[in-house]
Amino acid sequence: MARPVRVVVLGSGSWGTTVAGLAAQNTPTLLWSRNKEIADEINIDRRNHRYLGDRRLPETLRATADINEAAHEADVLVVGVPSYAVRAALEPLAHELRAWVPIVSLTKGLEPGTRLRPTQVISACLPGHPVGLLSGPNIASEIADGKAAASVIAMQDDSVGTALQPLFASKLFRVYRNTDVLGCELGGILKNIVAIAAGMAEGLRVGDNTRAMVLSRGLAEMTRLGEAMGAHARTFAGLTGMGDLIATCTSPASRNRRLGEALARGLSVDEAVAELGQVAEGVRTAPTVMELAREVGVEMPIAAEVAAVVGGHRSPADAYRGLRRVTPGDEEDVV
Ligand SMILES: NC(=O)C1=CN([C@@H]2O[C@H](COP(=O)(O)OP(=O)(O)OC[C@H]3O[C@@H](n4cnc5c(N)ncnc54)[C@H](O)[C@@H]3O)[C@@H](O)[C@H]2O)C=CC1
Ligand SMILES: O=C(CO)COP(=O)(O)O
Repeated sequence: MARPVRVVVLGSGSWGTTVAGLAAQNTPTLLWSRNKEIADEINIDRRNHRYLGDRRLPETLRATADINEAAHEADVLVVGVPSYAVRAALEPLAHELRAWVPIVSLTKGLEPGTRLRPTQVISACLPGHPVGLLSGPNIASEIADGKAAASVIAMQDDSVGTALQPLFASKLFRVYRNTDVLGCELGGILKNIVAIAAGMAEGLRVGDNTRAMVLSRGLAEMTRLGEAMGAHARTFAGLTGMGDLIATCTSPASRNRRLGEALARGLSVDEAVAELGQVAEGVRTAPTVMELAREVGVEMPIAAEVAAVVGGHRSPADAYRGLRRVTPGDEEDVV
């Protein structure tokens, strides 16, 4: 009988730990943490208190702080660290991973400096591997609580996506497939910026109509950039686009939304990030996305205002005043 596929997850933050818990219910799974205390806590107490509070992790989940053990164990590698850390986390794995091992990114941000998407950073660090992602409206704490959700495995080669689907799926976690890797990845990255705008809207009490406008026009500018870069417009209407946008902009648990609320309360960006204690990818991604938008000649007024606020050049109230100055054009004119 063939031995089961072994999944290795890099990164023991809230989402890496949650996804490792999902996989551990289906197949042997090892979670790598750079922090030995967290690895020990998971192995002994079945908890990751720093990131998931008292939630209990499956008995079958193992953790390690040994990157070589992680490299040698992996039949499938899942990358669950923030965008600024993907390259550093993968460097020790070059030449250690078996050549055919597929790599699944969970990361929803652009690499600062290079402007690369996580799957591009992964391909640069570990060339030749099939690379894709798992993305969707997936607030970690809800999934760790066992609440039902859906996600998407995006892989260019659908046969690889089909093989990966059952490793993460359960009755409560529905996993769809998509071959538009670019569109799915951009959806997860771009919605974080709109979620900061939605959080600022919440904090400024601008009203439900304004919030709905920000979500719909936010989706329009996400789609506009995606199409200009070669993604399918319809991908942005799915789980990884509109689905994730709705979850992140409306959930009080979203870190990006919470950061926007903190900025509206008058905190500086540094103070808001420190108060959060977890990653809010939209902070670093907003200015980088504006560079991409300028390069491909696409207007992104909401992202531009968020980039100005996180860059310290504008207050949240001024950003909302700025949005009122945008001249409305043809609503369907997304390109
Ligand atoms: N938390 C969530 O609900 C979801 C998060 N994501 C995405 O997943 C990615 C990871 O997010 P979270 O787990 O939420 O972040 P987190 O802030 O909860 O944890 C980040 C983890 O990365 C580790 N890390 C940071 N730098 C590292 C390095 N150089 N080497 C190794 N490990 C390092 C930290 O020690 C920590 O364990 C982000 O891109 C986020 O946007 C995606 C879907 C849901
Ligand atoms: O990507 C997420 C939900 O799908 C998590 O969003 P936050 O990083 O804003 O918490």
